[in-house]
Amino acid sequence: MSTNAMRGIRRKKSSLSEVKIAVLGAPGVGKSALIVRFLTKRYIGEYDHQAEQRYRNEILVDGEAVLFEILDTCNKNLEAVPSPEVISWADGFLLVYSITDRQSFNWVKRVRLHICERKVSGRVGGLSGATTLTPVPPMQSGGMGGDVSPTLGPPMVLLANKADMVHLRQVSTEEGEILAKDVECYFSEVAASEHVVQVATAFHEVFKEVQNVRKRSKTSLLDRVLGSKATKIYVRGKSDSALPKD
Ligand SMILES: Nc1nc2c(ncn2[C@@H]2O[C@H](COP(=O)(O)OP(=O)(O)OP(=O)(O)O)[C@@H](O)[C@H]2O)c(=O)[nH]1
Repeated sequence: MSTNAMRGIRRKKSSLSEVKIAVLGAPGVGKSALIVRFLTKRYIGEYDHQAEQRYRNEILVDGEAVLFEILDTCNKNLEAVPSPEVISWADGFLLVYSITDRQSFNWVKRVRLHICERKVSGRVGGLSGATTLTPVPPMQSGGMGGDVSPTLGPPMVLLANKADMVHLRQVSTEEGEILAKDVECYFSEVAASEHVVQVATAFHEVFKEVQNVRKRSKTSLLDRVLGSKATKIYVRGKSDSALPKD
Protein backbone atom coordinates (compact mmCIF):
# COMPACT_ATOMS: atom_id res chain seq x y z
CA MET A 1 0.00 0.00 0.00
CA SER A 2 1.34 3.47 -0.90
CA THR A 3 2.31 5.92 1.83
CA ASN A 4 -0.37 8.32 0.65
CA ALA A 5 -3.04 5.64 0.91
CA MET A 6 -1.88 4.77 4.43
CA ARG A 7 -1.96 8.44 5.42
CA GLY A 8 -5.52 8.60 4.08
CA ILE A 9 -6.58 5.68 6.26
CA ARG A 10 -4.92 7.15 9.33
CA ARG A 11 -6.59 10.47 8.78
CA LYS A 12 -9.94 8.78 8.38
CA LYS A 13 -9.47 6.76 11.57
CA SER A 14 -8.43 9.72 13.66
CA SER A 15 -11.40 11.77 12.46
CA LEU A 16 -13.93 9.08 13.37
CA SER A 17 -16.32 10.42 15.98
CA GLU A 18 -17.00 8.20 18.94
CA VAL A 19 -19.82 8.23 21.42
CA LYS A 20 -20.57 6.16 24.47
CA ILE A 21 -24.25 5.82 25.25
CA ALA A 22 -25.77 4.20 28.33
CA VAL A 23 -29.32 3.01 27.77
CA LEU A 24 -31.15 3.32 31.07
CA GLY A 25 -34.62 2.32 32.13
CA ALA A 26 -36.66 0.32 34.59
CA PRO A 27 -36.86 -3.47 34.14
CA GLY A 28 -38.66 -4.63 31.00
CA VAL A 29 -39.19 -1.28 29.27
CA GLY A 30 -37.53 -2.59 26.10
CA LYS A 31 -33.94 -1.38 26.37
CA SER A 32 -32.48 -4.46 24.67
CA ALA A 33 -35.18 -4.49 22.00
CA LEU A 34 -34.40 -0.86 21.15
CA ILE A 35 -30.65 -1.42 20.98
CA VAL A 36 -31.01 -4.52 18.82
CA ARG A 37 -33.44 -2.60 16.59
CA PHE A 38 -30.92 0.22 16.20
CA LEU A 39 -27.91 -1.99 15.53
CA THR A 40 -29.52 -4.67 13.36
CA LYS A 41 -32.80 -3.09 12.25
CA ARG A 42 -34.46 -6.25 13.51
CA TYR A 43 -36.87 -6.80 16.37
CA ILE A 44 -36.14 -9.52 18.86
CA GLY A 45 -39.11 -10.00 21.17
CA GLU A 46 -37.50 -12.12 23.84
CA TYR A 47 -33.97 -11.16 24.70
CA ASP A 48 -32.65 -13.00 27.72
CA HIS A 49 -29.64 -11.53 29.42
CA GLN A 50 -28.74 -11.35 33.06
CA ALA A 51 -25.87 -8.89 32.90
CA GLU A 52 -24.93 -5.65 31.22
CA GLN A 53 -23.86 -5.91 27.61
CA ARG A 54 -21.71 -3.57 25.61
CA TYR A 55 -21.85 -3.17 21.83
CA ARG A 56 -19.53 -1.35 19.42
CA ASN A 57 -20.79 -0.50 15.97
CA GLU A 58 -19.87 2.01 13.31
CA ILE A 59 -22.98 3.75 12.02
CA LEU A 60 -23.55 6.61 9.61
CA VAL A 61 -25.17 9.72 11.04
CA ASP A 62 -25.97 12.31 8.37
CA GLY A 63 -23.28 10.75 6.17
CA GLU A 64 -20.64 10.80 8.91
CA ALA A 65 -19.25 7.54 10.30
CA VAL A 66 -19.70 7.39 14.05
CA LEU A 67 -18.46 4.69 16.37
CA PHE A 68 -21.29 3.96 18.78
CA GLU A 69 -20.45 2.19 21.99
CA ILE A 70 -23.71 1.25 23.63
CA LEU A 71 -24.21 -0.08 27.11
CA ASP A 72 -27.34 -2.15 27.65
CA THR A 73 -27.88 -1.87 31.37
CA CYS A 74 -29.70 -4.55 33.28
CA ASN A 75 -31.93 -3.42 36.10
CA LYS A 76 -33.06 -6.01 38.59
CA ASN A 77 -35.55 -3.78 40.37
CA LEU A 78 -37.06 -0.31 40.53
CA GLU A 79 -34.87 0.76 43.43
CA ALA A 80 -31.65 0.35 41.46
CA VAL A 81 -29.96 3.43 40.07
CA PRO A 82 -27.07 3.53 37.59
CA SER A 83 -23.70 2.95 39.20
CA PRO A 84 -21.15 5.78 39.41
CA GLU A 85 -19.00 3.85 36.93
CA VAL A 86 -21.80 3.80 34.36
CA ILE A 87 -22.52 7.49 34.83
CA SER A 88 -18.87 8.36 34.55
CA TRP A 89 -18.30 6.13 31.53
CA ALA A 90 -21.14 7.43 29.38
CA ASP A 91 -20.96 10.49 27.16
CA GLY A 92 -24.71 10.54 26.85
CA PHE A 93 -27.83 8.77 28.09
CA LEU A 94 -30.88 7.31 26.47
CA LEU A 95 -33.56 7.33 29.16
CA VAL A 96 -36.28 4.83 28.34
CA TYR A 97 -39.68 4.28 29.89
CA SER A 98 -42.71 2.35 28.73
CA ILE A 99 -46.00 4.14 28.04
CA THR A 100 -47.70 1.12 29.65
CA ASP A 101 -45.80 1.42 32.93
CA ARG A 102 -46.23 4.48 35.14
CA GLN A 103 -43.53 3.27 37.52
CA SER A 104 -40.98 3.22 34.71
CA PHE A 105 -41.79 6.89 34.01
CA ASN A 106 -41.26 7.75 37.68
CA TRP A 107 -37.97 5.81 37.59
CA VAL A 108 -36.72 7.91 34.68
CA LYS A 109 -37.63 11.15 36.46
CA ARG A 110 -35.74 10.10 39.56
CA VAL A 111 -32.70 8.76 37.73
CA ARG A 112 -32.45 11.84 35.54
CA LEU A 113 -31.94 13.99 38.64
CA HIS A 114 -29.49 11.47 40.06
CA ILE A 115 -27.38 11.59 36.89
CA CYS A 116 -27.40 15.39 36.73
CA GLU A 117 -26.25 15.59 40.31
CA ARG A 118 -23.40 13.14 39.85
CA LYS A 119 -22.32 14.25 36.38
CA VAL A 120 -22.11 17.89 37.33
CA SER A 121 -20.50 17.45 40.72
CA GLY A 122 -18.13 14.80 39.37
CA ARG A 123 -18.37 12.97 42.67
CA VAL A 124 -17.88 9.65 40.99
CA GLY A 125 -17.12 6.70 43.21
CA GLY A 126 -18.89 7.72 46.38
CA LEU A 127 -22.06 5.73 45.97
CA SER A 128 -20.92 2.40 47.30
CA GLY A 129 -23.80 0.25 48.40
CA ALA A 130 -26.37 2.56 46.85
CA THR A 131 -26.53 0.67 43.60
CA THR A 132 -27.19 -2.80 42.40
CA LEU A 133 -25.68 -2.31 38.97
CA THR A 134 -22.42 -4.05 38.19
CA PRO A 135 -19.80 -2.11 36.23
CA VAL A 136 -18.60 -3.78 33.06
CA PRO A 137 -14.89 -4.47 33.26
CA PRO A 138 -12.66 -3.01 31.95
CA MET A 139 -14.79 0.10 31.82
CA GLN A 140 -12.68 3.19 31.89
CA SER A 141 -14.10 6.53 32.61
CA GLY A 142 -13.63 7.73 29.07
CA GLY A 143 -16.84 9.69 29.06
CA MET A 144 -17.29 13.26 30.08
CA GLY A 145 -17.19 12.19 33.72
CA GLY A 146 -16.74 15.15 36.00
CA ASP A 147 -15.47 17.28 33.13
CA VAL A 148 -18.92 18.53 32.28
CA SER A 149 -19.20 22.21 32.97
CA PRO A 150 -21.64 22.94 35.82
CA THR A 151 -23.65 25.08 33.40
CA LEU A 152 -24.15 22.21 30.96
CA GLY A 153 -26.51 19.34 31.66
CA PRO A 154 -25.40 15.85 30.69
CA PRO A 155 -26.54 14.94 27.15
CA MET A 156 -29.81 13.02 27.32
CA VAL A 157 -32.66 11.84 25.17
CA LEU A 158 -36.03 10.71 26.50
CA LEU A 159 -37.66 7.78 24.78
CA ALA A 160 -41.12 6.37 25.48
CA ASN A 161 -41.29 2.79 24.24
CA LYS A 162 -44.15 0.37 23.50
CA ALA A 163 -46.19 3.02 21.69
CA ASP A 164 -47.97 0.18 19.90
CA MET A 165 -49.69 -0.71 23.19
CA VAL A 166 -51.97 2.33 23.37
CA HIS A 167 -54.80 0.29 24.87
CA LEU A 168 -52.59 -0.25 27.94
CA ARG A 169 -51.29 3.30 28.12
CA GLN A 170 -50.54 4.65 31.62
CA VAL A 171 -48.36 7.65 30.68
CA SER A 172 -49.74 10.29 28.34
CA THR A 173 -47.75 11.83 25.51
CA GLU A 174 -48.12 15.23 27.19
CA GLU A 175 -46.41 14.00 30.36
CA GLY A 176 -43.44 12.85 28.30
CA GLU A 177 -43.33 16.17 26.48
CA ILE A 178 -43.46 18.14 29.72
CA LEU A 179 -40.57 16.13 31.20
CA ALA A 180 -38.54 16.58 28.01
CA LYS A 181 -39.18 20.31 28.11
CA ASP A 182 -37.96 20.39 31.68
CA VAL A 183 -34.82 18.43 30.78
CA GLU A 184 -34.50 20.40 27.52
CA CYS A 185 -33.97 17.23 25.57
CA TYR A 186 -35.23 15.40 22.52
CA PHE A 187 -38.30 13.25 23.13
CA SER A 188 -40.08 10.66 21.07
CA GLU A 189 -42.67 7.93 21.50
CA VAL A 190 -41.65 4.77 19.65
CA ALA A 191 -42.28 1.06 19.44
CA ALA A 192 -39.17 -1.08 19.16
CA SER A 193 -41.51 -3.70 17.78
CA GLU A 194 -42.50 -1.53 14.79
CA HIS A 195 -40.22 1.44 14.21
CA VAL A 196 -36.82 1.42 12.60
CA VAL A 197 -36.20 5.04 11.63
CA GLN A 198 -37.67 6.59 14.79
CA VAL A 199 -35.54 4.35 17.01
CA ALA A 200 -32.39 5.16 15.03
CA THR A 201 -33.19 8.86 15.21
CA ALA A 202 -33.28 8.73 19.01
CA PHE A 203 -29.77 7.23 19.15
CA HIS A 204 -28.54 9.76 16.59
CA GLU A 205 -29.97 12.54 18.73
CA VAL A 206 -27.94 11.40 21.73
CA PHE A 207 -24.81 11.57 19.58
CA LYS A 208 -25.72 15.04 18.30
CA GLU A 209 -26.40 16.28 21.83
CA VAL A 210 -23.01 14.90 22.96
CA GLN A 211 -21.32 16.72 20.08
CA ASN A 212 -23.09 19.96 21.03
CA VAL A 213 -22.01 19.67 24.64
CA ARG A 214 -18.43 18.86 23.56
CA LYS A 215 -18.32 21.98 21.41
CA ARG A 216 -19.82 24.17 24.13
CA SER A 217 -17.45 22.72 26.76
CA LYS A 218 -14.46 23.48 24.54
CA THR A 219 -15.57 27.06 24.03
CA SER A 220 -16.26 27.66 27.69
CA LEU A 221 -12.90 26.09 28.64
CA LEU A 222 -11.16 28.41 26.20
CA ASP A 223 -13.01 31.35 27.69
CA ARG A 224 -12.03 30.35 31.22
CA VAL A 225 -8.35 29.77 30.36
CA LEU A 226 -7.81 32.78 28.13
CA GLY A 227 -10.51 35.09 29.44
CA SER A 228 -10.98 38.18 27.30
CA LYS A 229 -7.72 37.43 25.46
CA ALA A 230 -9.54 34.63 23.62
CA THR A 231 -11.85 37.19 22.06
CA LYS A 232 -8.93 39.44 21.19
CA ILE A 233 -7.01 36.64 19.51
CA TYR A 234 -10.08 35.76 17.53
CA VAL A 235 -10.80 39.35 16.53
CA ARG A 236 -7.24 40.02 15.47
CA GLY A 237 -6.99 37.30 12.89
CA LYS A 238 -4.92 38.30 9.86
CA SER A 239 -5.19 42.05 10.18
CA ASP A 240 -3.38 41.98 13.53
CA SER A 241 -1.41 45.11 12.87
CA ALA A 242 -4.55 47.16 12.32
CA LEU A 243 -5.56 46.70 15.97
CA PRO A 244 -4.21 48.65 18.96
CA LYS A 245 -1.45 46.83 20.87
CA ASP A 246 -3.41 46.45 24.16
N1 LIG B 1 -45.50 -4.56 22.50
C1 LIG B 1 -44.21 -4.24 22.61
N2 LIG B 1 -43.42 -5.00 23.37
C2 LIG B 1 -42.12 -4.64 23.46
C3 LIG B 1 -41.58 -3.52 22.80
N3 LIG B 1 -40.27 -3.43 23.11
C4 LIG B 1 -39.99 -4.45 23.92
N4 LIG B 1 -41.11 -5.19 24.13
C5 LIG B 1 -41.23 -6.38 24.96
O1 LIG B 1 -40.96 -6.04 26.31
C6 LIG B 1 -40.29 -7.10 26.98
C7 LIG B 1 -38.99 -6.59 27.58
O2 LIG B 1 -38.12 -6.18 26.53
P1 LIG B 1 -36.55 -6.09 26.77
O3 LIG B 1 -35.95 -5.52 25.53
O4 LIG B 1 -36.00 -7.36 27.27
O5 LIG B 1 -36.56 -5.02 27.95
P2 LIG B 1 -35.32 -4.56 28.86
O6 LIG B 1 -35.61 -3.16 29.29
O7 LIG B 1 -34.03 -4.78 28.15
O8 LIG B 1 -35.47 -5.56 30.05
P3 LIG B 1 -34.42 -5.82 31.29
O9 LIG B 1 -33.08 -6.06 30.67
O10 LIG B 1 -34.99 -7.00 31.98
O11 LIG B 1 -34.46 -4.60 32.12
C8 LIG B 1 -40.09 -8.19 25.93
O12 LIG B 1 -41.10 -9.15 26.08
C9 LIG B 1 -40.25 -7.46 24.60
O13 LIG B 1 -40.75 -8.29 23.60
C10 LIG B 1 -42.47 -2.72 22.00
O14 LIG B 1 -42.12 -1.72 21.39
N5 LIG B 1 -43.77 -3.13 21.96
